[in-house]
Amino acid sequence: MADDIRDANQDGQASASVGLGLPPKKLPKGMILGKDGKPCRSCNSFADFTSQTKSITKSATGHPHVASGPPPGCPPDVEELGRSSWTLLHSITASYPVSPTPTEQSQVRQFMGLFSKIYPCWVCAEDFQEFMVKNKVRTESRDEFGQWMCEAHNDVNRKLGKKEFDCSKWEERWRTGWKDGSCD
Ligand SMILES: Cc1cc2nc3c(=O)[nH]c(=O)nc-3n(C[C@H](O)[C@H](O)[C@H](O)COP(=O)(O)OP(=O)(O)OC[C@H]3O[C@@H](n4cnc5c(N)ncnc54)[C@H](O)[C@@H]3O)c2cc1C
Repeated sequence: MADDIRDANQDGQASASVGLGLPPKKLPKGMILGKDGKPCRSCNSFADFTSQTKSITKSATGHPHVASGPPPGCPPDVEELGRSSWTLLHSITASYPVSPTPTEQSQVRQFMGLFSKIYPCWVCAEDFQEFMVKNKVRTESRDEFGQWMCEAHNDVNRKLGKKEFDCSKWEERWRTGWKDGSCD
């Protein structure tokens, strides 16, 4: 069961090789395992995923610093995947019709349902599915869909202790560009 995998390493003693007959390997506290029992790249930050020695690199001044994300050309961590995914999701709301047909509404509901099931960070996906059960996706218009997506994103922002976004500004951020002309 998913919770067993998520909770298995809360004391930092969990093993990536549980159930595989391999010697236990101590994982950093909070490391999330994939459903295959191995550390999950897309569920953890790059810093958590790699060992300290691997993620420490020399800066231009020669001082070591901890890399903030995966090197270019490497598989995404939870943050890079999240940023790219939100860009796609909000951009979909931005190009959604002002007055969608019943077919367009149905397609977008299907897409969101499938997206929430196949999102590669499985712990994120489970919480997102839960959000979608409590907050049915609103597809009646571009603005409703854009607002709903903004609220969904804010739900994750709250969970991660991030600042909430002002949803009255979703269209400026993702469709028209800011009123001050900084995107023109
Ligand atoms: C469905 C989903 C679920 C996720 N669940 C988790 C999780 O459980 N745990 C985890 O660690 N990470 C999760 N993430 C990733 C997380 O949301 C962030 O993407 C990641 O932490 C990187 O954050 P960021 O600060 O770079 O900006 P992001 O949150 O990725 O936001 C990108 C940009 O979107 C804009 N923005 C911010 N909030 C809103 C909003 N409410 N509406 C419109 N625009 C907005 C801002 O301009 C921001 O710079 C999830 C991502 C997705 C797509």
